[in-house]
Amino acid sequence: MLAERKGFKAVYLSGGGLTASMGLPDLGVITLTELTNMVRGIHEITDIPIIVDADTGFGETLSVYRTVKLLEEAGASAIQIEDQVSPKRCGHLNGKEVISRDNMVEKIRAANAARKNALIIARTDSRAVTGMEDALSRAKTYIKEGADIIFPEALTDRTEFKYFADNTDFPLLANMTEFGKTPFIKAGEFQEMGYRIVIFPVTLFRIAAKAMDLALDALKKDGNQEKIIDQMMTRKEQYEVINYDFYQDFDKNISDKPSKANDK
Ligand SMILES: C[C@](O)(C(=O)O)[C@H](CC(=O)O)C(=O)O
Ligand SMILES: [Mg+2]
Repeated sequence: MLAERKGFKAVYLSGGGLTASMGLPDLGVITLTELTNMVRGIHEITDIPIIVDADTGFGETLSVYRTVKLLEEAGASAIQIEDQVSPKRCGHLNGKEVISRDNMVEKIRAANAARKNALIIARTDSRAVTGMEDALSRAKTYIKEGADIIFPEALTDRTEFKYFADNTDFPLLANMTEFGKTPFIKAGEFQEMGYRIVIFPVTLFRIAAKAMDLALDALKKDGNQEKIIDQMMTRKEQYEVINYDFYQDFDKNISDKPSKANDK
């Protein structure tokens, strides 16, 4: 809701963010039902497109088919599937492995067959495993097999991002996560290089988690929240974000409405 109010064009439901918010590692441990429920929840209260991180697709061909079907029904506008082996890990960590190109092609075909209008984002983690040329070549194959957008994961500098964009002619997504392999690059710079989507997948979670941690320190130290009150979203601001008045007025209007039954 906050992102929509600020005029961002889409939201990204991050696997890293979702698992961390549940106190779990980003190692493919959440279930499709948990992810689907979260998509449905976000869809209920926003109107901008939701890009959903579906990790490795929750299994092989038939599971991927069902994953895409359920996520789109829940409100996903774009669904991202990556070519890591299971259990997957954050793409910016060392020691990842990728599945074969053929295996990923099967997943993309299944995803393509399952979707109605949602876009399929194929993420390749191969740059860090089998190198840039394999990443480029996989990207081309994935597009040919039905993916709409390519997410080249964990490129390490501007030169690599530019090289990737210069050697492809399909839509690209750039992952501007922090504490990873990619240096800070601005959205505008990515756009100039040819990237259509830039995600900041875990930024809000990390900021919120740090703020909560500091707030707990303050509570422990001071015995109340007086000193940190200026750092809070006020009750009024928060109610505005969640359209509190709409619900209250709606309820009131319904009960104030004269009953038709009384007319008779
Ligand atoms: C984009 C990503 O898949 C995510 O789950 O948000 C992560 C982000 C991160 O761990 O910082 C990733 O693997 O890059
Ligand atoms: Mg992820």
